Amino acid sequence: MSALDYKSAAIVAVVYVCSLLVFYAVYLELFTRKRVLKSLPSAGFGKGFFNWSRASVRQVLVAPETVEQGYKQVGIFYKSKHSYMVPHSSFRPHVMLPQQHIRWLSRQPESILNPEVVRSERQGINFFPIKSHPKTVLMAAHKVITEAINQKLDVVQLQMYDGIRQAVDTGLGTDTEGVWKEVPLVDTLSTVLDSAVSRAFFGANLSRDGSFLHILRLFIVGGGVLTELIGQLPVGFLRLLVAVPFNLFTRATKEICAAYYLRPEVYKRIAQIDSSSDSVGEGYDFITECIISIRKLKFSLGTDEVTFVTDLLMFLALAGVVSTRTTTVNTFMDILGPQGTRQGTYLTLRQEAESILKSETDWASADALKAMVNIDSCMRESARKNPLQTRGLMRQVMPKDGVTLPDGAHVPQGTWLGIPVEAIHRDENIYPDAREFDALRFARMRVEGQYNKSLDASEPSDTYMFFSYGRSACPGRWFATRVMKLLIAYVTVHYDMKPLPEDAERYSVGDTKFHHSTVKMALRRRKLD
Ligand code: HEM
Repeated sequence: MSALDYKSAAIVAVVYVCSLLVFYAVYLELFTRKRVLKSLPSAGFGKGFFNWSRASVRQVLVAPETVEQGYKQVGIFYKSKHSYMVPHSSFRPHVMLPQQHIRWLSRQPESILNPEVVRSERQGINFFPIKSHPKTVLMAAHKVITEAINQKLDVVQLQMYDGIRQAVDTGLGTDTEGVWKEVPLVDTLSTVLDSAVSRAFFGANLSRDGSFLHILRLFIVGGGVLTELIGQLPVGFLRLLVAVPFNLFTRATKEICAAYYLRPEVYKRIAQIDSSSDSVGEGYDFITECIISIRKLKFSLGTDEVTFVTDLLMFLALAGVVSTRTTTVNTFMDILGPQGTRQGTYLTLRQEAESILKSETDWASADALKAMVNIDSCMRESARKNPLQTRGLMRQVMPKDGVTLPDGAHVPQGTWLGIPVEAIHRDENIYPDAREFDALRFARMRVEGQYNKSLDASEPSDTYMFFSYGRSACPGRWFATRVMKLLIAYVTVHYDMKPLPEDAERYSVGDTKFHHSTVKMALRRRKLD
């Protein structure tokens, strides 16, 4: 090709790409414009040239602020019982329902308001590399957690404690020479949590295998991007462009985890179960529970048993490990931060744990955990203050004629509805001094001597939706809160920790929250009798 031909080819390519981009930009602008309901109050949409698109792009940086701004405006002008519209970085605007209509929303059948359709798009489930249908895996996950794992939490608490003790001792050290050491807070707690949770998920052997944990972490990063970020990218070709490499990365890490570590373990367990060997499980973990549970399922798995169990375990790890890790890191940041320190939180929690957990058998007692209402309150307060989602309970309107909301507003088929979770958690009318971390807020709400389950960190309400709400509520929440409670008790009893000099920074990209990962924590092991 001559030099002129190259130049012409380059010009054609540039013109082609530019036209594609212009078409894509116009498509996105029209996509949003068509879905904005002018009859509803709104927040975050400006005026002028390409205003719908500009509003959507801005949401990458200001999504929580926009949702809260709408919540407050509607609260002032409509006495807060009205729905409102906000833009979203995906270019698909959302209708936010007021706090008073959460119950209504959560009770609608799937034929009216459907969470599945939203999940496949918003959480990138379509790009997630599993061999069976995602809905089958989700149904099986629900069954395993609710009918097997949750039923046995009391029985296996000792094994959970044992896993946590080993993970903390290894991660934070057991040297009692009285020397303070400084470690990165996020990385250290994440490693401890990953190991403790993996013990319950994958058994003692795999949870001690450094290379397995490393690959699992990579899988969780890839899977996290697919489920958290992809659905927040603009609809259409940009999303596809980013999703494909992450799908390949997640697929590769999943195949390595499965082929070299999980499948051999699953085969071993199946052989043990089939031969009714006494050594099944060698203690408690999800592998054996998954195999036993899926054999009772009444629907087709869509693939062979070993592949299904492996997919299910990887899916559970993705759903459970990161969220438990992030929530624990947030709680420690609050306990050690300036507000937690002013309230003497660390010592209060230690005193409570020491007064209740007096012997090794107490660590295995479900009643002992229930009695630790201060630790529970601290966890619920941190979860209230730092929800992992800006909005939740997202649903798509299904009927052809649309749906009339309880406030009388009519929304057409295809509209996405949800709840402004973070704004509700920060509503001063519901939680006085809502922006503050008040560690014992929920402990004070309890009547002394009476156990009130509804105030537990694991119990959602229409003003506390950290684990979502109603039928959508997280089935793994009792497992997660038990792990966290044991871990906080173990750490406060066995380690001194210095306060953090300032609040650890958290920031959000779209609806997703991140920590500032460079924060250091100073700790030393205590000498206990
Ligand atoms: C602190 C830790 C956790 C948090 C904050 C959390 C939060 C949530 C939330 C908000 C949902 C609803 C998502 C939606 O509606 O789109 C959910 C669903 C789910 N969670 Fe968790 N979760 C945690 C731990 C776990 C653990 C440890 C497991 C597994 C043992 C788990 C398994 C699941 C599953 C399978 C679902 C899907 C349920 C369904 O949609 O039917 N989660 N979680």
